[in-house]
Amino acid sequence: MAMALRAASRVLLRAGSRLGRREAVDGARRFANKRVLVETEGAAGATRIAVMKFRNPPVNSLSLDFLTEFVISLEKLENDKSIRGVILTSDSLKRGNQTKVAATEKTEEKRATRDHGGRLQERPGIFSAGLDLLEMYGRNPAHYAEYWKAVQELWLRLYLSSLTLMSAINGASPAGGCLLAITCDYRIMADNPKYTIGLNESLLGIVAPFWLKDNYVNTIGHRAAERALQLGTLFPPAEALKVGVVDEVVPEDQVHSKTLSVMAKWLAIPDHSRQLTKTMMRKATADNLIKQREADIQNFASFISRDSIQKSLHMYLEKLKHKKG
Ligand SMILES: CCC/C=C/C(=O)SCCNC(=O)CCNC(=O)[C@H](O)C(C)(C)COP(=O)([O-])OP(=O)([O-])OC[C@H]1O[C@@H](n2cnc3c(N)ncnc32)[C@H](O)[C@@H]1OP(=O)([O-])[O-]
Repeated sequence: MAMALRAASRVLLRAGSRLGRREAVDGARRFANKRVLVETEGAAGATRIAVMKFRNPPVNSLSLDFLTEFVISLEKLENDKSIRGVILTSDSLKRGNQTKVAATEKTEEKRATRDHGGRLQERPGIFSAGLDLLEMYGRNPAHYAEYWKAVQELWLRLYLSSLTLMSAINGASPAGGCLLAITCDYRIMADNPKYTIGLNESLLGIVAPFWLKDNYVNTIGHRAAERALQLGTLFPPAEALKVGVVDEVVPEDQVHSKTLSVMAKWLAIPDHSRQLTKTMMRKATADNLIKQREADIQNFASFISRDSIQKSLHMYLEKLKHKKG
């Protein structure tokens, strides 16, 4: 398993260095790729916490580039012995902090065009819109296979991370956004009824993979997961709390401070015993994917290539476009 993860990581690292996007280094306290900003909190030499902020405008979708940069950043944190806890959150609340992006990739070209002037607008109130639909629509099977491998890698890395992971959910969190959250050890969501979280794949005409389903079952229980997966339920905060998709709901302006204070409690537990316990709880679920990764990739690539599925995705994308009126 470790070998498989290391090999996949080397592929991602090579891709990452090709991207060559590192743009800010401030000692050991802050580093950034184009789409993920990492800030560390705590005195040098002491235990520190890192905050990984997603900033992939407009909706923090999990594009292939985002996945690559995310995994590289996470690996960097895993290798930094002074870091014991990581908070995942969206940078999108920072209005006006827009990123000038050269419109080189196909998906970004489309967005930059829509956004007259080449600036991609970050939308507030979005944790992550989930998998990038443009990576799954109108491409070829080889691309779908490459994309799915990166999605699997993200999930494995997060699910098996030895770090204490928490999500500070400051916005909508459908499907892949919910994936990010439920791999964490603890989830705190902003109390804003406009924000919803859940695995809504069935509404798009697609199906959550078995390993994500297992993660969901482990989080909210079999019956609740069975119902929520079939209906593609997106829970507003109070319901998400009730069903157990999130662990706490707090006023929006307290999400970060609350997450820090919960993190401090978790970090009071000795690492070795907490990590061994986490592995004991999660290993079997992760191993189910590890032993059939290639089959899962082929299955996804052939499923998503089907005409009927492409048609469903097309309709969903159209619906998203037209909802704006
Ligand atoms: C691993 C397991 C399987 C997981 C599967 C998934 O995750 S499947 C994914 C499941 N995810 C969902 O079902 C979430 C679908 N998205 C939403 O529900 C809403 O966009 C929102 C609530 C996230 C934000 O609402 P809002 O009113 O603030 O924003 P807006 O709606 O106006 O969108 C702005 C622009 O972004 C575009 N775009 C949006 N999402 C995606 C995407 N995922 N990808 C690519 N693009 C996306 C949208 O088309 C629009 O483009 P346009 O027209 O400017 O060219």
